[in-house]
Amino acid sequence: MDYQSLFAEALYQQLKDQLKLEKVVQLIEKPKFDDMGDYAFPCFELAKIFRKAPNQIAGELADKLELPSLFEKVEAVGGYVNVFLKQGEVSGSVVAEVIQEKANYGTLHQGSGEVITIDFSSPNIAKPFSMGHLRSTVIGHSLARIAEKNGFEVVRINHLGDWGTQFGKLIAAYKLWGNEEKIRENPIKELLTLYVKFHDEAEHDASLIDEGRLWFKRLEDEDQEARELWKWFREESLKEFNHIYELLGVTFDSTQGEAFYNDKMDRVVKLLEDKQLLEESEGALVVETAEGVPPCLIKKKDGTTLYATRDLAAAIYRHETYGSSRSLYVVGNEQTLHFKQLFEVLGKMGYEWSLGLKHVPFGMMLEDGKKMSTRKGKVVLLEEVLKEAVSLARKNIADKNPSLTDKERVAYQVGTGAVMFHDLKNHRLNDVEFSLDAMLKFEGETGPYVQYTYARASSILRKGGYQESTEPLIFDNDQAWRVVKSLMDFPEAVKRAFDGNDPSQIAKYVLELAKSFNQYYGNVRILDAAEGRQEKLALVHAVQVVLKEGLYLLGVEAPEEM
Ligand SMILES: NC(=[NH2+])NCCC[C@H](N)C(=O)O
Repeated sequence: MDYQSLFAEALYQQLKDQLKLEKVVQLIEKPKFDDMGDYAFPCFELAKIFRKAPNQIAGELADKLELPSLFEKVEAVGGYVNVFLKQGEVSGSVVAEVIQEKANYGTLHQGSGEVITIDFSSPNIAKPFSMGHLRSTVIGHSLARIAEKNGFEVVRINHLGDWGTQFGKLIAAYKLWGNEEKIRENPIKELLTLYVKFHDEAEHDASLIDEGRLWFKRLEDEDQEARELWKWFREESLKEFNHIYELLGVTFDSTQGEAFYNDKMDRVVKLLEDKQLLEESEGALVVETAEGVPPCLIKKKDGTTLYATRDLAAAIYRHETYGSSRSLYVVGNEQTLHFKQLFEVLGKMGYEWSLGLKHVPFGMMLEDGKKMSTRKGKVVLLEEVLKEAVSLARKNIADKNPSLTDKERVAYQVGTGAVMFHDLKNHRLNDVEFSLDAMLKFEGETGPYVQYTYARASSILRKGGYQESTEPLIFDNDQAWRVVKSLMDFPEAVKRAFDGNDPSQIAKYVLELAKSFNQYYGNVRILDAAEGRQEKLALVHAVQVVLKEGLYLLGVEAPEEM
């Protein structure tokens, strides 16, 4: 039950002539201090309309308000109408609701089955999976789950960077210096070495550039040898990427990368032509965009297409194939201009659905305050980083809980969970400082802290021999109230996270719930309570349910023991 809406409705009955219901809802606040009520309605904006002092308006409203019976009292203080819920009864009904609905608690239906495509991860073949791709993967994976929780049907798309002139260079390099065995052993490292060598050598041997161009031309013309090498590089790279996805528990509905759109490009160019949007500029074909935005390059002088052309084809294909009304592109900040151009060109083509496309940018991963990426000659391989996190988690377990069964699995859950949570706990536009030590702490604002709280709740339930029951729950202890209020906040966090494409709303929420629960745990003897034992255990169970679901939305697993 949504008590805030009940309050809004009661206020609206009194203010119909002055305010719209949405406005009333918008104005309602949740006071920070308990003595100011559970919800408060400020009357300052009404002062002008009524030509009265806010305090007087609040007093009159408080007198007239007809509140449902779950409200205990109403007060007018300092220009606010403050209302108080009946803590015992509301606690009983909230806890019962969570336990009944389980993972469905907080599920919203605002999407009602509408399809949304989410383009995320999208690493480049034959190149290392970068920190930026990790951020995209983690954020996109979470946004997909958040969208489902909000009632959308999600299509997860990995738009692999598997086409472009660099593949011509790579094939040329392989023909000159490649070693099949080595590539099979360590595909990305080897392919990258070849690619780097190609660039180094090309600096004093310009013929190499022509050689690369030639191979790319062959590739585009479907020359068999070129195609087969390309396919092989792609498969080997994907195998390595899949290790990372497995580690993180990430899946996709489609891994159709850029190459998939090769045969769909002529149509795009034709459409642009028909709509008379193409213009010539220094031999290339472009579409003009709004003032201040450079024109969007569609075809190069030599007739080859570009990243943007493939994205145009992809957007149209996705809309036609999936019937999506919205699409998110989870891609770093630095591609803002690209997406601006893309969306604008689609708009100019007359596609109304282009209004539903959204770039979801994010900041950088930093190490000691500097961009963390492919350093000169030295690559931070992401899989190694993740394995390092897992091995630190393994050490932690060995120190803290050596008798744990299932150690290896928990180490994975904690290690990868820590990395993901660390990424998601701040707003995505912020840069993230990468520090495994900070991530893996069991205290403070970390994934392991929330996981640990979940494990603690699970352990209490096991020790307490908790049994679910349908008997009404009667709470008489106000210690539980903060926890209950936190439970009540979950659906709103789910909505905010979706509306703002912002998983940090969920991360902050689970931290808050974990904190209020740990405080409760510190103050209340749960297991040796003579009275209200079932209520206390039921509260723990409700916390357990919501922590697990919150972590799920972040892509983080919840171990029963750790
Ligand atoms: N539809 C898209 N453009 N998705 C993002 C692709 C990201 C690109 N492969 C890169 O690593 O920069």
